[in-house]
Amino acid sequence: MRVLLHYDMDHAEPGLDISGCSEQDDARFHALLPDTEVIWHVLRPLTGDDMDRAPKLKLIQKLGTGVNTIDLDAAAERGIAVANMPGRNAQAVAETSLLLMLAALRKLVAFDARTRRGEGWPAGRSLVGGELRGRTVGLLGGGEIAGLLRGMLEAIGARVLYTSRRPRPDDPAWRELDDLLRASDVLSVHIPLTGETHHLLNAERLALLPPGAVVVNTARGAVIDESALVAALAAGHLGGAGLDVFEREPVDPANPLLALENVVVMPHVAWLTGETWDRYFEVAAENCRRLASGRDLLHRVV
Ligand SMILES: O=C(O)C(=O)CO
Repeated sequence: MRVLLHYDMDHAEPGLDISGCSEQDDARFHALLPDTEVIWHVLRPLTGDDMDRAPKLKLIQKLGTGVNTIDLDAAAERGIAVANMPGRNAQAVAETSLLLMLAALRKLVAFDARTRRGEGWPAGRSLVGGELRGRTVGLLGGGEIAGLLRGMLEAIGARVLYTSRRPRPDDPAWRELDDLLRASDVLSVHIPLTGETHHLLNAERLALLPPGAVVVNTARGAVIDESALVAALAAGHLGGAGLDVFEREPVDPANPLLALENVVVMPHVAWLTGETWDRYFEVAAENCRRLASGRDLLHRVV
């Protein structure tokens, strides 16, 4: 079975003929498509035009959870199956969310820069960090990543509240979105990007956060209106942000968020651990075996 691993990486699995292809190398991608039966997809948008170049394509396997970068209607129209693998990167993403919270609260970017400039301790209270213990952390989302993160945060001594699409009035930690925002010293985003969640955190909602609040996003950039986020950070209403995702990726070096010292950034790699790759390949290879033998796919979405 001919598999195109759409990532700059070599990988071998018994019975599979796997070609790695950088997401930046469209010429190689297009040259490989005519013989490709399965695409192992990471994040570069996959369009109906790409699918038309791949007449043998039977399965688009997302390595990860979010399928917003795949044209699902185009796949359905062409009879191409799409599957994802929810939860396989949840531990890595939850740990990265904690990392970004701590990095923003402890002003890591500013201290890193000071250290490299050979500067000593900052004067007075000009640059003072905050602790997670005792702070209220609001989780936007009630799925597996939010659940893992909640355990980590409670172990540190933070108070954790969350909101989810389905109300859970029996859970004392559950809040309506606006109430969650009003209570959150730190807000962390863990929901998919859909028509409903696009710019869910707009200027009005960001204004509900308490002054000095920190916003963390390891989900999808466009859940937050990025210009409203820049304005809230620049105006000093927000104390900082930790961002692994952006409205446009790869992030534009001119993006104003990158110029702010109270913002810590990563290039959509919250998922990127060796353990995650092992779990990804396990599911992806299993789905190829299922496809070959005509069995039901794991986590089929189309
Ligand atoms: O799981 C996801 O959706 C990711 O963003 C990482 O691939």
